[in-house]
Amino acid sequence: MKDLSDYLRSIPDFPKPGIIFRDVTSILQNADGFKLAIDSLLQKLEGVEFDVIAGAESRGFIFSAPLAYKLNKPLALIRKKGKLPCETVSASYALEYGFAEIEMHKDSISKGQKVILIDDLLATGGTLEASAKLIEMLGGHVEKILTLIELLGLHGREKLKKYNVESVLSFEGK
Ligand SMILES: O=P(O)(O)OC[C@H]1O[C@H](OP(=O)(O)OP(=O)(O)O)[C@H](O)[C@@H]1O
Ligand SMILES: Nc1ncnc2[nH]cnc12
Repeated sequence: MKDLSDYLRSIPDFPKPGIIFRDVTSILQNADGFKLAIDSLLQKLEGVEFDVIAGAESRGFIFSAPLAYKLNKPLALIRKKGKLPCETVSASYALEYGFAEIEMHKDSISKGQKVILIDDLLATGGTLEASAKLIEMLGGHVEKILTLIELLGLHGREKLKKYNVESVLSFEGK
């Protein structure tokens, strides 16, 4: 049987020299690959009790929505600034160059709810740290952070020390 890594292509020097881009489109383009990705994430949630799935824009949406559907849970979207029409909370985080801002609707999570935070990839951890902060600003509890891919060489986990972080596939370098 094929491993998830067999479906993932890695593109050197994209979008900048020195970066190996882990390209999830190669998983999505293959029905067996996408199914394996979702089933692998589902396996990591077996026996975990929670109320809401939260997905980070945009690649995080692809993997969080099928989990919410399959587990019959609500889906809360973490969006890049300026996309959500109702009242929001926002948090900014550092990118390699500059800053980005993400938002959530205030009514997407209620106080005390247990939340599973999903993204496709953990690199420096900035996106997930800011996402977890938003969930906490709304009174949610981050029960688990789950990603498909983790780049161990960027030590994103260190920013997320206080959370239970799991990934399906991890790579030694950046
Ligand atoms: O751990 P970090 O260093 O924060 O990097 C990881 C984030 O980077 C990518 O998103 P990107 O902002 O490129 O947006 P996209 O999902 O819309 O492509 C990826 O999908 C993660 O969300
Ligand atoms: N190396 C990488 N591959 C794909 N997405 C990323 N987001 C941040 N770093 C990335």
